[in-house]
Amino acid sequence: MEKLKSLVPDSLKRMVVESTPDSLPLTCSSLLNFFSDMELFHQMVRDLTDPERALCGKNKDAALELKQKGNQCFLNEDYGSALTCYSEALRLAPVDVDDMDKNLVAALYVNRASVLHKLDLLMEGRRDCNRALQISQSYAKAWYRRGKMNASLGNFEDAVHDLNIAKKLELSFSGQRQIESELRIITDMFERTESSLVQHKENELDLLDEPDQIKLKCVITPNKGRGMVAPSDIPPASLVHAEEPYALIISKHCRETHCHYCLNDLPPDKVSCTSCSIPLYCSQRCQIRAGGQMLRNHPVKHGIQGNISHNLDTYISEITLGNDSESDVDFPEHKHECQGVHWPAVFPSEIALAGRVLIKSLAARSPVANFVDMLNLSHNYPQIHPESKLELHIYSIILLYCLQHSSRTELLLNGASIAQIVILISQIRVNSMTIFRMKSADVNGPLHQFGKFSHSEVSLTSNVEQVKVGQAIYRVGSLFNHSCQPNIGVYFVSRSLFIRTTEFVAVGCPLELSYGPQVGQWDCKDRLKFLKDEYSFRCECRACAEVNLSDLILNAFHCVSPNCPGIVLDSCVVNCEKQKTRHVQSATGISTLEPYMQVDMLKCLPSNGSLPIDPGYCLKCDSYCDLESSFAAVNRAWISITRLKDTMVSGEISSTVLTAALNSLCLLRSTLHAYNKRISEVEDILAEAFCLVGELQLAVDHCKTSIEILEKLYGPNHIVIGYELVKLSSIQLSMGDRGAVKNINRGKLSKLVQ
Ligand SMILES: C[S@@+](CC[C@H](N)C(=O)[O-])C[C@H]1O[C@@H](n2cnc3c(N)ncnc32)[C@H](O)[C@@H]1O
Repeated sequence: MEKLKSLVPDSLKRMVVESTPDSLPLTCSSLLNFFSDMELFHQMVRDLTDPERALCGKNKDAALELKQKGNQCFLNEDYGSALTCYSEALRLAPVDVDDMDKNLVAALYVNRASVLHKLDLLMEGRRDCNRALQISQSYAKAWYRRGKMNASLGNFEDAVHDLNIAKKLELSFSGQRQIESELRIITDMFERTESSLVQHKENELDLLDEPDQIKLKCVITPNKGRGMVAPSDIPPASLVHAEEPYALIISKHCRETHCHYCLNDLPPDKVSCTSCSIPLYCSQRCQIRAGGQMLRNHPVKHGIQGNISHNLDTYISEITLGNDSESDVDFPEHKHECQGVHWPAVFPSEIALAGRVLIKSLAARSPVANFVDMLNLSHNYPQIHPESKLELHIYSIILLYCLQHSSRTELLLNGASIAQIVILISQIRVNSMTIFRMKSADVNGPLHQFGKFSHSEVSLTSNVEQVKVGQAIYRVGSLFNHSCQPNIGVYFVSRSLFIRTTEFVAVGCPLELSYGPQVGQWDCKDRLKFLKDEYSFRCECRACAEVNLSDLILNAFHCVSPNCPGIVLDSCVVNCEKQKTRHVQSATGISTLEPYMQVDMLKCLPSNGSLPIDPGYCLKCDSYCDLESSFAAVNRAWISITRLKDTMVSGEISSTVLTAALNSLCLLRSTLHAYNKRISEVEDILAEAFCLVGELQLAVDHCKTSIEILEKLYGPNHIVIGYELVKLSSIQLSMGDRGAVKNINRGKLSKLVQ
């Protein structure tokens, strides 16, 4: 990209930088003419699209090599490595080649099933047997392995069926003898246990029954464009919106750990794309939905010799034909990408996502000229930084060339189509949502990769860390505006977006979520900067326009007068607060904005409503504080807090380090305002540290203090408090403290945690 950018002549660069949405077709056309004569550019497009040069193509020889390696690891009882080798081999194996008279992919599935059996991952292993049988119905070894796994799962009736089929298919006499002896044992167990068929639901999520969804109203707001409002009074925790994505792309760092379609964690029996070697899926269902082929194309007669009862015949068909819902394909979003280098791996996410949006719209027969109208989303093209405009143009041209090669559609290669793609990418920048998931428990590396936790090793505090797993366009979801004090919260189940109210919302009130920053978390200046940088708008939410106590105390210092609860601010905060466009009329006006806070930190406000604030002076008693020495004290304190954090990671917490951190907390308390965010952070760190050294009562005390401060910053019913209550109750539970139940209920009652 840098090379291409550097080759563009200055006059053309200037044209791009100065372009507006109206002049885009002309600018794009000039740039297209420039690149269409350049061999380097065409070379790049060929590298991206030519199946012969493809990085992501299948490779039989490499798959066979990995299979051999897997077999060796299996013999050496190194099952973890065998699993890795077979999974990698499955990624590379072409679907239609044989190895020693057996379909290679089917053979790999059976080998992996044997490993999974050894690792006691029976459901996973049985799924691999099913996959092998869907490719090769008369594969004796697959039926045999399936039977053994069904027996271990207690499904004796199925196990007997499986082994009977295996016996009919097995050609060698010794093999038949072995199956017969296994059959005798299993039949005996079956008769003794009278066990009935155990049905396991796989990959199905029962979502809660919800009352009918509320029909939201979209209105034009005075300063935020369109926005959603409540059509009636809405109670807290109500589901106000649910939606499937229009298009979605997995985050780059999750490509080896999460399903490329549904974004759930990959299981040990992950499935690969049938056409290329890059994407991984949690199930065949996801693989097919993303655009892969079914492993078996036509149902063929199983070819099993001898008498087969009607029941057994039906049984074979059910297993080998798979689940019909697997063919329920919405839109094959990956199909156009597995022709060459696999674009999502090399393009920035927003470009790959634009490709998916475009292809989906083409499939819906929307002419490219109507893209912008069709999505009907706002965009930020005029605000895009001049530096990134050229890159955006070049990516748009490359994307259009690639799509032309791979999807063989009749996309016009001209300035107007490229201009549409530039706008589409600008729409994606403003409207795409980041999909989060709770970080999975097995973050501790390979030891835990099969989910076998030793509970004593798990941290006592619950992990509420979130991971960005993907980026998606939700068409209706994009109409929700941002507020730094949101009244709705977003969460995701797989790819689906859900939005719930986090508080009571009265009829006609805007329903607004947070695009990232929230009051209590960041100060106003940082929130404004983030929203400007990421979304190109100046936040007009109430918290950014009006003085609020949370913004004042978040980074405030302690007043020097003994017993004065007043606030002292530094010049950065003062400057930002002075720029707030609307002012409250009195200190009690602030308390109506934040009724959970006692307004005894400010003196009476003058009649013009502006806050009389100067850096270093207490807002209640006007005492002067030397902020330079306060900053120095905070920096000093932070050194020992950082040391404590380092030792927590290395697991070597000494009493000296803990004592130094406790002294630093005292120093911070005497320097910073009692509700300063940093104090709550340190309380939280100490809670975790005391947990790690087994001093649970001290951990509880620090956790409670942290919660008290956060309640001042966010209000008592914010989800952040819910997370803290989860932490607190998990420590209390491990102490056998009944207070845990009260805290869990508080979280649930206040609709804090989903
Ligand atoms: C995802 S869209 C929301 C829907 C948008 N208002 C529309 O008409 O399509 C995001 C855009 O809405 C506007 N917006 C959302 N929240 C805002 C806020 N708090 N202050 C100002 N503008 C806002 C900005 O123009 C932003 O780029």
